[in-house]
Amino acid sequence: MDMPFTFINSAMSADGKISTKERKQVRISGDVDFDRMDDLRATSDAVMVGIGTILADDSSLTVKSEARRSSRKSKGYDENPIRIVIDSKARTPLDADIFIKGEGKRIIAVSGSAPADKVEMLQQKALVIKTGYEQVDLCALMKELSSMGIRRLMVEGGATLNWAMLSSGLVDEVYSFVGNLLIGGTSAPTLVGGVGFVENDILPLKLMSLEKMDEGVLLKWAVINDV
Ligand SMILES: NC(=O)C1=CN([C@@H]2O[C@H](COP(=O)(O)OP(=O)(O)OC[C@H]3O[C@@H](n4cnc5c(N)ncnc54)[C@H](O)[C@@H]3O)[C@@H](O)[C@H]2O)C=CC1
Ligand SMILES: Nc1nc(O)c(N)c(N[C@@H]2O[C@H](COP(=O)(O)O)[C@@H](O)[C@H]2O)n1
Repeated sequence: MDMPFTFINSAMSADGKISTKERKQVRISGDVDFDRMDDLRATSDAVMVGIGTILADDSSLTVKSEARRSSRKSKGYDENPIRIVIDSKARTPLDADIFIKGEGKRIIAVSGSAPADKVEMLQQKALVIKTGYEQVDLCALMKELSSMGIRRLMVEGGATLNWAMLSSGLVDEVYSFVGNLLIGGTSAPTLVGGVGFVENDILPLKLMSLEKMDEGVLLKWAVINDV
């Protein structure tokens, strides 16, 4: 089965950090980059984040431009792409912005280790897809998303989910805005977290484009998965 075309979009500091060591969201990019991000959301079938990002930022993942929402509507789509949270233990708060803000479908991806009572509550608000035992099985989930008609998937982090997707060979492209600031801190999350690749498995990229944007640079990379 064809997997969805999947890209990561992220903003990082000049030292590769995507937030502070306290997981506080930082405005890394400017208006032009936020507008580009909004366009990517509006032209994707689904947008995915990890539960760490929902707990840290309470992201709504909505399309902010009214014109883009209307354009989606006029083509027969919901105003917002399907919003997906990777949430093995069903920790998504019931009053999270992802449920409150904007119309459209939500998917909470849980694992067999999620408490049944919380799963039942989430089912009132979203489609809950269960894969894996302790953790969400991302490959199985991606196959299920594909069978639902999701062809273009935007992954918006954070560091742990980026790692899990990349190390499972599920990402086609990475778009990284590099901003004009330094955040520092060994424990502050970087673009890719997780346990990291060992020397022989390091993931190669091919530079697709580089563009000066706002006060930073937008880098677009293709992931070379088949080496
Ligand atoms: N600057 C930027 O572009 C962005 C920055 N962020 C920042 O990233 C930080 C959050 O990143 P993280 O703490 O790494 O959390 P995360 O958002 O990557 O979520 C990770 C969590 O997902 C869950 N998970 C479920 N199944 C999994 C699987 N199969 N593999 C891996 N994880 C799985 C685990 O509970 C894991 O702790 C926040 O500080 C946020 O502000 C997040 C998005 C964009
Ligand atoms: N692309 C980008 N640039 C920045 O400078 C950022 N701080 C972030 N952060 C992420 O953007 C998302 C905001 O979503 P909503 O406005 O709530 O829809 C959220 O996931 C942040 O982590 N991104």
